[in-house]
Amino acid sequence: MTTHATHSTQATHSGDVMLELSDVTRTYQSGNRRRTVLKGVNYRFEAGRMYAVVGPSGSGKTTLLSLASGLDAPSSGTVSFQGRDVARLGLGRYRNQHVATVFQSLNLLTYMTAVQNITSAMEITGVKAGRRRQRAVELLTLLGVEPTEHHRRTLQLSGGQQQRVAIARALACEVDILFADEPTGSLDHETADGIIEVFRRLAHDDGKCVIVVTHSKEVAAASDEVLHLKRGKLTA
Ligand SMILES: Nc1ncnc2c1ncn2[C@@H]1O[C@H](COP(=O)(O)OP(=O)(O)OP(=O)(O)O)[C@@H](O)[C@H]1O
Repeated sequence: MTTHATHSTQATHSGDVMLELSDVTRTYQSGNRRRTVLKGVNYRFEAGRMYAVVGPSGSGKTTLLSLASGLDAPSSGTVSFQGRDVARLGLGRYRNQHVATVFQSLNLLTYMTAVQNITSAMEITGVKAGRRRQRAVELLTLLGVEPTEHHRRTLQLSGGQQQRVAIARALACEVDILFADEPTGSLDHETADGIIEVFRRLAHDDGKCVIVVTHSKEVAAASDEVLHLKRGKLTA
């Protein structure tokens, strides 16, 4: 069983630097109060590896994910994808073509079916029309979503089923970097183990870079590297 992600723009090999954070700082201002959540974060993430980012609640894990995935821009410092500053590449282009994110809030289009959620995301990232539907079904099946649920609107699915649809949608996009924020949160142990295995294969077999924010000891133990975010710094 392969996750078959092959849509990257530049051939990468395991060990190549996929994503680099250089002196990344993020300060939030609310009213008169300024708070610097990330204080000069430096890290190189490689192709072919799975990373877990751990840290106490409020330490800035989601902030880090937002910056690394191009959803937000750092207050200072740079985020580079395959050696190119994503601010120059364009955050929208970076997000659409090179990364996929499984958000904590999932962000499914609840009026669409499971399959439609996935095929519409594939359309945005440029996956060929002819293979979208079949691929969506394959991934939903891989993640244990029953065929009877494939064509139900996601509003009608359980939390765990919705989480699996969101993960299938991210895998379907065939991008270089997969980010996931607490992807196993609403899943039972068995399903969570299956998802962890899918992520590991995506990194090890398909050469992708997988970065997971997690409080789960199992996800951390299954990762190649565990990074700790504490007092605004990221350390291995
Ligand atoms: N848009 C924002 N404006 C102002 N403050 C923010 C914003 N986003 C996050 N913060 C603050 O930044 C800090 C880090 O938040 P973040 O969500 O990144 O932490 P986290 O480690 O992901 O937390 P958790 O594990 O609870 O999800 C918190 O104090 C939060 O209140």
